[in-house]
Amino acid sequence: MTTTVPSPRPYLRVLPAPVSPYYSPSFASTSPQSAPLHTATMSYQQERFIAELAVQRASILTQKVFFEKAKGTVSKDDKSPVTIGDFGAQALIIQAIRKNFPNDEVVGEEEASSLRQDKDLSAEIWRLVKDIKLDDAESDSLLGGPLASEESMLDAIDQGNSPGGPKGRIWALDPVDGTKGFLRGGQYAVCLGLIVDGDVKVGAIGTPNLPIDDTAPIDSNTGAQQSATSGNGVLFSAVLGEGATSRPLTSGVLAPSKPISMRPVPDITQAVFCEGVEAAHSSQGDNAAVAQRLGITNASVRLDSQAKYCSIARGAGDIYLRLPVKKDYQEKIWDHAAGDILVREAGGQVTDIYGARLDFSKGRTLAANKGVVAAPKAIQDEVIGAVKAVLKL
Ligand SMILES: Nc1ncnc2c1ncn2[C@@H]1O[C@H](COP(=O)(O)O)[C@@H](O)[C@H]1OP(=O)(O)O
Ligand SMILES: [Mg+2]
Repeated sequence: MTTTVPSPRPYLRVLPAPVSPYYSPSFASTSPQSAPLHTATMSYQQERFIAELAVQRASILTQKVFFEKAKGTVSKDDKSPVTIGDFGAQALIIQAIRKNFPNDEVVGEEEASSLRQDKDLSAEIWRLVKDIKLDDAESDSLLGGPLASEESMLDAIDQGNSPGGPKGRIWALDPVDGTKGFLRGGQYAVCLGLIVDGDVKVGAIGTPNLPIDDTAPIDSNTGAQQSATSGNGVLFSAVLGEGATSRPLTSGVLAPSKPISMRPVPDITQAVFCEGVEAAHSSQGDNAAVAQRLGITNASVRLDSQAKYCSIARGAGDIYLRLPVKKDYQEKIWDHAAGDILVREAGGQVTDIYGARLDFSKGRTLAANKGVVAAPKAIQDEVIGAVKAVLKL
């Protein structure tokens, strides 16, 4: 990692432990304005820290909505908890970005125009958002403290309207990725990635329903047994060239982190592959045909959201297949930016079905790519070979 960071560094306040690869007690300081770190070094430590803290704070909101309103929802009103979680988390995260990096742009999944028409819903979201804070006052104030008003919440949501593109600093934000999993009571993720001049540099993902233990086996029911007190939930992050980590999600100061990496796959027939639960989002038939071609006999692990990227990055699975269902669907950058850097920093490769790297410079979508294939570097070519054979590319 980069060691040329000037002191003081206000950002890296975590529970004391020597395990974080980028934690240093010398970083402790007082004001976030005192060291514009991202101009002093290109190591993106400040961005990583703020992203982690912002995702952690937003995850407090999504967990509240999950346990109070969403889990197992089957009524016609299914959209409402998702809407509340989405808008609320987007407002909180954009506020944190604006506070710390006021010149950066955000490509967020949500926009507030419909919310401005629905005063009752807006008021309901504001009632929730105004009380969400990290229970460490210093960490919370680093993110800007509470939003000032319902109007400032709506303004924050609207600031997710960047068109994206090849130049500048652009955050890709999916406040609740995997909304179907969120409603089903399964996996969902709060995802934030920083793209600089078209290249992902930083990623942070909160997965409130994944087990903390990186070595815990996953299956398609992982997350279904969550309760408000079961204490699960993981915060993943990565910086280009500096590795990937996981740590437990907390409600205050960041917990100590551990490095994570993909596991070696000496025998591809023993690999575990992940895919989405929703058949409309990736072709489960084609995914299965690729697995069969590779000689994989294990059943797929179906998980909603970028929890798939997280799971393979920590070695709880090996391959993520997202083969297209609709030829003309363009994947959204917020569905992949954070996961892409996490897997690559954990020793993996993330490509489209042709084996090309995902191109985050094309605007709000991955217009130059089709589908996603992620695997440890050593086996990626073999997996892509099978994908091309199955899809007759
Ligand atoms: N036809 C499609 N192909 C691939 N992904 C899709 C498709 N339709 C929607 N999605 C996106 O898949 C993401 C969830 O992925 P997963 O199934 O892996 O959990 C959602 O963000 C969703 O976007 P949206 O929220 O706009 O519907
Ligand atoms: Mg999404």
